Amino acid sequence: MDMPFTFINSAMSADGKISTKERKQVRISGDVDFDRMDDLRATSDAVMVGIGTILADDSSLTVKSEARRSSRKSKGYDENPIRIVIDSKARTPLDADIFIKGEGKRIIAVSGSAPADKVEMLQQKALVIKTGYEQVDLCALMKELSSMGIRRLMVEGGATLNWAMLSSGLVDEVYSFVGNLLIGGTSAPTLVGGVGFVENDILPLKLMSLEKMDEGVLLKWAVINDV
Ligand SMILES: NC(=O)c1ccc[n+]([C@@H]2O[C@H](COP(=O)([O-])OP(=O)(O)OC[C@H]3O[C@@H](n4cnc5c(N)ncnc54)[C@H](O)[C@@H]3O)[C@@H](O)[C@H]2O)c1
Ligand SMILES: Nc1nc(=O)c(N)c(NC[C@H](O)[C@H](O)[C@H](O)COP(=O)(O)O)[nH]1
Repeated sequence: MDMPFTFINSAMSADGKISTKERKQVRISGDVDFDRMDDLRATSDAVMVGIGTILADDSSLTVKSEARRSSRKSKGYDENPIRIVIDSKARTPLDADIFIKGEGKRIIAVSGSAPADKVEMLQQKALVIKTGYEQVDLCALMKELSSMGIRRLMVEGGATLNWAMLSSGLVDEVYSFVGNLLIGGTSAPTLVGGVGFVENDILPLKLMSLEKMDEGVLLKWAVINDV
C-alpha cells in the first residue's frame, strides 16, 4: 500500500534547537515563515504532532488564514486538515486547544498501554486509533492513515516524533527554517531527538533548495531512505 507523502516542517535556531531546555516555545521565524507554514497546513490532508508538543505548546494546528480556510471549504474539505496527535498513553488533555479551536476531524493515536478510561473520554472528542503495545506503531498507523485517504501528511514535531518518523523511514522531505538566534543547552531539543543514528546508519539528505526568508534561511531537504 502507498504510504502518504510525508514531510517534516520545523523552525530551529542557528544551533539546531527547536525550543529551550525548559521546553518553552521560542519565536524563531518571522511572519513570512508562519504564513508559509499556514499554507502547508492548508494544503495538507493531515497535520501530525507528538504529545510532547501538545503538552508544551497546546498547539491548535488550525489554518490561520480565513482565505485559506474558505478555499478548503469551497473544495469540499473541512476548514482544517485532520489533526493527529501521537499519544501512546492517551495523555492529551480533554481541554486541549486541538479540541476547542477550529472545525475538522481529530485523531488521537494511542497504544495498547493507554488507560481504557482515558481512551473512552478521548473517543467523545476524536477518532482514537490504537496500534502497538507500549507505544504507537507508526508504520501500522501510517498504513491506516493511507487507507483513510490521507495522501499528504505534514509532521510538525517535536524532536522525539521527528526521530521516530525519520528512523522508521516514513519521511520523504524535511523543511527546516534556520533562525537568527542561538538557544544553547545540551538538553534543549534539536530538530531530531531520540537515541540517534549510529555511524553506519546515518540518514543522508539531498538539498532541494535554500532561500533567504525573514531574518533566516529556509532549507528544503529530500530524505534518501533507500540506501
Ligand atoms: N520549533 C519548532 O518548529 C517546533 C515544532 C514542534 C515542537 N517543538 C518543540 O518540541 C518540544 C516537544 O518535543 P518532544 O520531543 O518533547 O515531544 P514530541 O512532540 O516529539 O512528542 C514525543 C512523544 O510522542 C510519544 N510517542 C508516541 N508514540 C511514539 C513513537 N512511536 N515514537 C516516539 N514517540 C512516540 C511519546 O510519548 C513521546 O514522548 C516542545 O518544546 C516544542 O515547543 C518545536
Ligand atoms: N514555523 C515556526 N516558527 C517558529 O518560530 C516556531 N516556534 C514554530 N513552532 C511550531 C510549533 O509546532 C507550534 O506548536 C505551532 O506553531 C503552534 O501551532 P498553533 O499556532 O497553536 O496552531 N514554528
